[in-house]
Amino acid sequence: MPIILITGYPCSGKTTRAHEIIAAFTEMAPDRKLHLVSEDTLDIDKSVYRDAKQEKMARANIMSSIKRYLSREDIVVVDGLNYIKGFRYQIFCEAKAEKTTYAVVHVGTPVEVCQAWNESVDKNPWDKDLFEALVFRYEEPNDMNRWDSPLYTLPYSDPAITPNQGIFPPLFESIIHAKVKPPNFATILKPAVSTDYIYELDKQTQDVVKRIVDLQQEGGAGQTVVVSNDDAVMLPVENVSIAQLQRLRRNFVALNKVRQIDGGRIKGAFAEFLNRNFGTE
Ligand SMILES: Nc1ncnc2c1ncn2[C@@H]1O[C@H](COP(=O)(O)OP(=O)(O)OP(=O)(O)O)[C@@H](O)[C@H]1O
Repeated sequence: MPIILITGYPCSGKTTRAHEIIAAFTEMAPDRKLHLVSEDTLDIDKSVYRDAKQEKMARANIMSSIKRYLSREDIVVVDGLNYIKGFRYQIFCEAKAEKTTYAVVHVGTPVEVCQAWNESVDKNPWDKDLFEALVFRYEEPNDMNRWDSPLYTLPYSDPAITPNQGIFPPLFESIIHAKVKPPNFATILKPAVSTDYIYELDKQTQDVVKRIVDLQQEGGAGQTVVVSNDDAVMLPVENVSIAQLQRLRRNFVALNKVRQIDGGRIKGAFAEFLNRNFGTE
């Protein structure tokens, strides 16, 4: 199930663009089934964004709906705020696990325009305070991150998406024809284990643990710690104790002392290991 993830501020025109994308794919790839997953299709009320627990449940609901459409051929368009990079990372991992293609469409409408559109919506606009809070919380996509790439940014003044213009031709290419990236080889074997390697393994994993501890002290449980352009640690909603983090770190170091990880991949491999252990991957 190739995934097209749509992201943008509240009332930026995401649903409008999602429908344009679906219409263009229907015309250009009539053999593919398209599925729209959105807050509307899942009956998720805007008020969930006022409560961290409810929001988390809504995200779980979106994830399971994406998984329901598992198939190599069908295309899933995920229309929503998708403003947390950790959540985009999770959806990206789903595409990777399915060995299928993935792309992000950022509906780049300026805040003032979204506000104006929101004020003229007759049915179910965003409350002003929630709108502002979500704009503040919004984590802009960055195509340097694997989970935000390839990234297609749509200026709001762009005309409707049609098969032969704008972002559609390259988007079509990324979804239908692109080669699927191979899974990460976290453990690339190297011939000999040097003392430099042991030092790096220790130092880089300590560094990740320190960043997690610092973030948790600032009340960051449940948030994401980006450790490289490719990887992030997704923290559970409950704080993880320093003792537990150090125990996991020691396990990881022990496991990887012998089979040597490429130096540039240590933090990424450790992030994957932690996510597996936290159950947040
Ligand atoms: N390009 C556009 N020009 C003018 N108005 C637009 C444009 N795109 C969307 N709108 C208007 O903005 C409002 C919101 O559009 P839409 O539902 O597509 O946004 P959304 O980002 O999906 O909103 P939400 O965050 O509530 O899900 C609608 O009233 C729509 O008519």
